[in-house]
Amino acid sequence: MHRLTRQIRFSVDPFPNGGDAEGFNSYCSKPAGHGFGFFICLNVEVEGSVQPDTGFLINLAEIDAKARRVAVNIYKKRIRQLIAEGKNVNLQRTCEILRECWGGLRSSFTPQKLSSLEQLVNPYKKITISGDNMLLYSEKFEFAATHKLWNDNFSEEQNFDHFGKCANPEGHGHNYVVEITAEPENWKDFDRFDFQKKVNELFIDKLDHKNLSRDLDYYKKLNPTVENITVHCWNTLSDKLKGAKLKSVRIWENDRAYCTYKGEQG
Ligand SMILES: Nc1nc2c(c(=O)[nH]1)N=C([C@H](O)[C@H](O)COP(=O)(O)OP(=O)(O)OP(=O)(O)O)CN2
Repeated sequence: MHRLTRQIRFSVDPFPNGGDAEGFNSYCSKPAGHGFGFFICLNVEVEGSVQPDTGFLINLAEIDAKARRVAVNIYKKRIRQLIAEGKNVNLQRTCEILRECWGGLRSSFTPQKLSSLEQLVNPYKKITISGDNMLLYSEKFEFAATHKLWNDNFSEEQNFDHFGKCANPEGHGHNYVVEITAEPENWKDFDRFDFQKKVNELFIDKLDHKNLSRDLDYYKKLNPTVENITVHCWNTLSDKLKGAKLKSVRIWENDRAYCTYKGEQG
């Protein structure tokens, strides 16, 4: 089973007077919009088997066309309606729009299957809807820290064999990016500022600008690898989010390496 994702990018002008500016660049945004409007990035994930004759699960152009046909119209209609009524496009309403897109697209990809739709609310937060109609909220945070990878039970030579330059005595630093994904019990009352406060106070602030190997008891007998930091984050937050269930923690050590943890059952 493969999963293939296409990101569709489009803009919605909240006020339709002047017509929709379509443009010719779907890499940037199509419709292009007149200037500074609602810019929507929707990740459309389809699962299925790869056909031996083409090497395609499904042609990306087909995902793109089908998703645009349904989603662009729904976003246009719903955003304009909300603006006309003087209402914010808040998270709950964004979920409703996403649900409508999900309903409109769900049966469009047979014999393949639409497996998730992910809307970037901005580059650092997103809402995801998947097979079981589950809606998840994800937000990114960051911290900077130094660490050294070392095992006291190894000789110096063994340490350098295992950890290479990461065993350097003075340590080295990373700007870590942490993505927390949770399932709110109720989107209307989901307190995302409490969510942010908890993640910052309980986890980010404890690690930010620290030497993880030296300053944190948690790592006295444990290497601060990205794997262990991800579990540390999960264990710290798993029962602490108000009105939301923690679903996944993903930590990037740099833009080429990240680790995802979804608890022991995940
Ligand atoms: N499984 C893991 N392997 C490594 C981890 C880790 O947390 N888990 N961490 C490191 C080091 O922290 C290191 O800084 C990152 O290693 P690496 O990507 O190899 O280093 P660079 O970014 O400098 O990449 P180069 O290819 O060496 O330029 C190592 N392994």
